[in-house]
Parts: sequence; structure tokens; C-alpha cells
Amino acid sequence: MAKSTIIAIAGASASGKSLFASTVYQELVAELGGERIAVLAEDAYYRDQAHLSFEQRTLTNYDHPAAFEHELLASHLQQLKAGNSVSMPQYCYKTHTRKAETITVHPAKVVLVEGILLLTDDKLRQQFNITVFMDTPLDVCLLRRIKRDMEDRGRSLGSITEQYENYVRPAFFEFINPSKQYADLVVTRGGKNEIAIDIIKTKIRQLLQE
Ligand SMILES: Nc1ncnc2c1ncn2[C@@H]1O[C@H](COP(=O)(O)OP(=O)(O)O)[C@@H](O)[C@H]1O
Ligand SMILES: Nc1ccn([C@@H]2O[C@H](COP(=O)(O)O)[C@@H](O)[C@H]2O)c(=O)n1
Repeated sequence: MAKSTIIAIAGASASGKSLFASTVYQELVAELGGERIAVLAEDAYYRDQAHLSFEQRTLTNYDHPAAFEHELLASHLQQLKAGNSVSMPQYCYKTHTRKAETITVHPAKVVLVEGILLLTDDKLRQQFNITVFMDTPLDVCLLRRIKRDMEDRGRSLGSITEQYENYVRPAFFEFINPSKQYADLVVTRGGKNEIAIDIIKTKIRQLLQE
């Protein structure tokens, strides 16, 4: 396989990273077919916590780089670039650990990867060819996170606000926002910014023709 291009999409929790990545992916798959584009999520690389009790897992700081197995993600990106398939873990936000099953990701000409702390890690940054930062106001992110976490991740309003004050907001200022400096493209207005989606799609079409 010809050299892969890795496109990283970073930004705050609920800033629209997954929506942006999945919109680009789905629209291009509808147009070109899926075998030359792959999508990975940094969240899939949260450390396995099967050895901890549920109570212990609720105490983890999921917004700190130490919560992620970034070495495994970096090695998977390297494997994909080398033309090998990888077994991407699957993560469950309700149990706070990995599922038993993995997903096989095949090598692709373009690999999209999205996650909060991608641009904070030097080894990961070395793998990225194009970097995008979703610059959505934090109050907008919080409102979207509350709705999503209550509807999809089985959380109470109390647990969301406590986690937000203790971990999510501090990590945004300590790690996520400073990593914006590493972005090639800063996207405002979230995962539905059609011009930004179009720019990335145009770049990917160009890469697929090379
Ligand atoms: N521009 C937007 N307008 C309205 N809702 C949005 C927009 N961008 C994202 N959302 C919604 O906000 C929530 C969080 O978006 P998501 O893409 O999952 O964020 P992230 O992956 O950054 O955590 C989702 O329910 C998504 O549909
Ligand atoms: N068990 C977990 C694991 C992660 N989180 C939160 O998820 C956020 C990152 O995912 P996004 O889709 O929002 O980018 C991060 O801010 C963690 O706080 C969690 O709540 N529980």
C-alpha cells in the first residue's frame, strides 16, 4: 500500500470531534467507497481497568494523559502506515473499561483519528500528517456534554458536574487548549462546520488520487 496520511482531530470533550470525523468519513465513503479510509478513536485506547472494581474505576481522572495507552495508539498508527491491520480496542463508558471484543482496522490511504489529548503527545504528533483542532466555546461543549452523558453514557447530572469541575475543565486549560498550537487547521462552530468539512474532504480526495 502507498504511504498513509494520518489526520488527527483534537479539541475539548463534546467539541464536535466525532461528528466532524464521522461526517467526513460517511460523505467520502458514499462518494468513493470505504476501503481507502479508516477512522480510529483515542477513547478506544483508554487503559483497560478490568482489574479494578467499579467503585475504583469511578475515581480515575479520564482527562489526564495517564488514563490513555497512547503507546498502543502510536504503535497501531505505525502498523497501519506499514500496511498491517490492527485490533483496535473497544471502550465502554458505562463500565469505565474496555470490552472483550476488538475491531479489526485495515490499513488505508487516509486514517482519521479523533480525541481530546492527541496533540499533547509528542510520539503521537510524530505520526500525524495533518492536525485539526475543534475550537468550540467551552460553555457550548458543557451543554452538549451534559445532554450526551445523560442520554448515551448513563450519567447523572450530579456526577457530570462533579467530574467536570474536578477533572474536565482543569484538563482543558492544562493540556487541551495549549495543544491548539500544534494544529494546522482550527475549526470554529463545531462538528457541523460545512466549509471545514469540505476543506478536509477536498484534501482527502487529492491524497486518494496521488
Ligand atoms: N455544530 C453542532 N451543532 C449541534 N450539535 C453538535 C454540533 N457539533 C456537535 N454536536 C453534538 O454535540 C454532541 C457532542 O459532539 P461529539 O462530536 O460527540 O463531540 P466530541 O467527539 O468532541 O466529544 C453530539 O451529540 C453532537 O451531535
Ligand atoms: N470512563 C470514562 C472515560 C472517559 N470519560 C470522558 O470522556 C471524555 C472524552 O471523550 P469525548 O468523546 O467527550 O471526547 C473525557 O473528557 C472524559 O472525561 C468519561 O466520562 N468516563
